[in-house]
Amino acid sequence: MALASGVRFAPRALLRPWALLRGTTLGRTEPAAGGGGDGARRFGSQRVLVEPDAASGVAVMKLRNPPVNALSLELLTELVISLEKLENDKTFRGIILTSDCPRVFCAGLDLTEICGRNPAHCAEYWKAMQELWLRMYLSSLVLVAAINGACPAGGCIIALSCDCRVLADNPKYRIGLNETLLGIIAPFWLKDTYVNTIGHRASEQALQLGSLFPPAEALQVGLVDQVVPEDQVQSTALSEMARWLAVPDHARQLTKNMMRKATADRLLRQRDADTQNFVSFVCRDSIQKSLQAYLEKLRQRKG
Ligand SMILES: CC/C=C\C/C=C\C/C=C\CCC/C=C/C(=O)SCCNC(=O)CCNC(=O)[C@H](O)C(C)(C)COP(=O)(O)OP(=O)(O)OC[C@H]1O[C@@H](n2cnc3c(N)ncnc32)[C@H](O)[C@@H]1OP(=O)(O)O
Repeated sequence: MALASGVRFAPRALLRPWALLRGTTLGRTEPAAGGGGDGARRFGSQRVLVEPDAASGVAVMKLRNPPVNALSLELLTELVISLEKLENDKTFRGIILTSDCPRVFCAGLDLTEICGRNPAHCAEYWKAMQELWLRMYLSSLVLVAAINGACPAGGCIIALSCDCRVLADNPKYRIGLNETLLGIIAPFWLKDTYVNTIGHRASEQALQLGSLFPPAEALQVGLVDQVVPEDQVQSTALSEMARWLAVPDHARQLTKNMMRKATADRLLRQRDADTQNFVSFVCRDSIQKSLQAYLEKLRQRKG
């Protein structure tokens, strides 16, 4: 998205996300329940519901990939497209990102995308993950995460790439990077994002231990900015948004860029190597075995 200074803020898509979406409903516009004018029209896709409010310049973007909003390739792609659509529409200055699935904000990487898949698929998948993170982390819009459910691993990545996080006060809604407990390792750009948010020592502990923080601890460590009763998450996210939108866009955007560019540039410089690392790592027999065992455990603990 172009800034007033002419600086291009978010990297252009290196993917061709549209190719994935043939036959989906992306881009369809429908009236919101009880809505009338343009400001109340919804758009979105199968897995991302966008409720734009032109009057306030704020859109609510809901993840709806049941049962747990696992980040499938399709969901990643649809998120990038929806974000780009809002960024290109000068009406919008902010997005509230939340979940349409009960009790889960986002379960992280869709493990079925990297279990038993060939290296080419894993590479395509990881590039889509990088793309979403880059776009969100550098977005010129204000992004507020209204975290209304569990938020592990890749879910936490999504939340961390927002400007502000509001978490519902429910002990089951834990947030953090639990990768080590699955036998995998957070990539450097995710580690950098963690350090930028909660500091070096807290990240060192939390990453090694694979900590998932319940709300009070997440607040204490600085992983989220507010913890509120579940029925106040949306309204609090809106109040936070108002606070951020009270700042002139150009000053806030340039400051955001100043704070985040070095972290994003590090990935941009090493994107291919990062993809190769990911693919060779997750395709190892030992890693495949532990991911399969983890998925199996998730499936069995149901009911
Ligand atoms: C040398 C190395 C160099 C470089 C390293 C390079 C790369 C590093 C490699 C990787 C880094 C990746 C970074 C990110 C990682 C991730 O995100 S991994 C995913 C981690 N996610 C989790 O651990 C969460 C797992 N899920 C849960 O804990 C729970 O499901 C929940 C708390 C989110 C919700 O609980 P419930 O509401 O009780 O739901 P269920 O548990 O019953 O689940 C319903 C259904 O969904 C399936 N499922 C859950 N999570 C996932 C998932 N992440 N992917 C795919 N599927 C998932 C679950 O199996 C159930 O399925 P069914 O039984 O209904 O078929």
